[in-house]
Amino acid sequence: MDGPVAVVNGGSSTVKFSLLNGEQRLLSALLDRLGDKPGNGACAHLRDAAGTVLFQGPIPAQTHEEALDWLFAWLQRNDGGFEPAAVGHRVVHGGDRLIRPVRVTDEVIGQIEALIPLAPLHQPHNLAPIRLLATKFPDLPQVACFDTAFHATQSAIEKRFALPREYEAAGIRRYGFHGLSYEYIASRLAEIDPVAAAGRTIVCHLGNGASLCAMRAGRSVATTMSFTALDGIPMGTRCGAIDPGVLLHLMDQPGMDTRTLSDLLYKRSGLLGLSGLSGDMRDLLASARPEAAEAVEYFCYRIAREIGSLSAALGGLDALVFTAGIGEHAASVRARICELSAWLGVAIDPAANRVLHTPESRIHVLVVPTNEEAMIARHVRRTLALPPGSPRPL
Ligand SMILES: Nc1ncnc2c1ncn2[C@@H]1O[C@H](COP(=O)(O)OP(=O)(O)O)[C@@H](O)[C@H]1O
Ligand SMILES: CC(=O)OP(=O)(O)O
Ligand SMILES: [Mg+2]
Repeated sequence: MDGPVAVVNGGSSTVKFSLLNGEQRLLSALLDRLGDKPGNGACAHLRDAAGTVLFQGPIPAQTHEEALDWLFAWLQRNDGGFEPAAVGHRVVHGGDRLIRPVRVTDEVIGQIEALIPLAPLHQPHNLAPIRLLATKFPDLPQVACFDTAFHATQSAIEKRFALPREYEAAGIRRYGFHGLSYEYIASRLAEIDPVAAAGRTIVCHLGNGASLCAMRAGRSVATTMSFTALDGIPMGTRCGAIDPGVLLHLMDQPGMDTRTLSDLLYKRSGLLGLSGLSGDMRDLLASARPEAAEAVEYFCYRIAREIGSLSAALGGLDALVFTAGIGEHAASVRARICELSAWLGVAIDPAANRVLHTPESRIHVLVVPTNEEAMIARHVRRTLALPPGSPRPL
């Protein structure tokens, strides 16, 4: 069984799809604006290995399944079909039992489905392409890789909420997410910076969804997201940590139902809610409106506070790593977070863009681009004992 590995990374409103030979991306597709209000219109963006745009524009689809159907038909027409050796999927929630990548079977599908209530905005969209491919290509091996799995190394005390014990037994505890990104970063640190690889390191995954992970020697010790991908720092449209009393009040006083509350917390809060302008950091940094600057300052401040908290969990700090859309590209955001963390001994050269720390800095500060798709492809090949493909990293 040789050939490329296909990777499907289903988000709440997007599907990211790649065909990888080893770690070389032969084709990548972004299927965007899925599940939006009718009329908003899904669109697709396809690129080849050289980055040349193969397709860009609206597609006749509304749901994740329809968009993937469109993609497979496109591949059939333009790329000689869809014949990967195997497919890997990012699945956001693995719960207590799915703590390593597994080959998809009916039983695994059932276990993933049972976790939908714990990740309502992500899990159904991870399951849909698994089901679709199982029906369309019944002989194609599929591997599910879990965002929560990387955090399985955390201590029992770290994973616990202060609720009566029976709730923990029912699975209500801290899980943590973005694990495939953290695992990829941990694997790269060994090549990039021995101090960050072996020491006490905080990785800031700052994308549209955002979290921080405290690692000791590349293993997760603590993270800001917990039971759901709402907790922790503010995000593009999610509020981050909030006093649960606020939720009780909103349910009680204006009588908000859970659907409206969920919409408020997941889709109308964070940078979007604070700025009243956009949840996209690019828009905020380009805006002259004071609300935009305030939202950015709030984002940096909350992250700096979490860096303090995670440093306590680690018993000190050796390295800070920035990754994902904002972490990789927004130099002014990184600089402000580092400025607020100066008390820890962080000092950077704001003009640098890979190794940021100055010779005087007590903390190493790095930018490491993440690649969840490459991590998933590695897991697929390991799980199915496929040949490694081209070892060339991206
Ligand atoms: N050049 C840039 N400058 C500042 N922010 C950026 C830039 N590019 C992307 N971003 C931010 O990164 C986010 C996307 O991050 P990414 O990690 O790709 O997202 P996702 O969470 O969808 O996987 C955007 O919503 C935007 O806020
Ligand atoms: C878990 C999570 O928040 O994922 P994303 O950043 O893709 O929304
Ligand atoms: Mg992401």
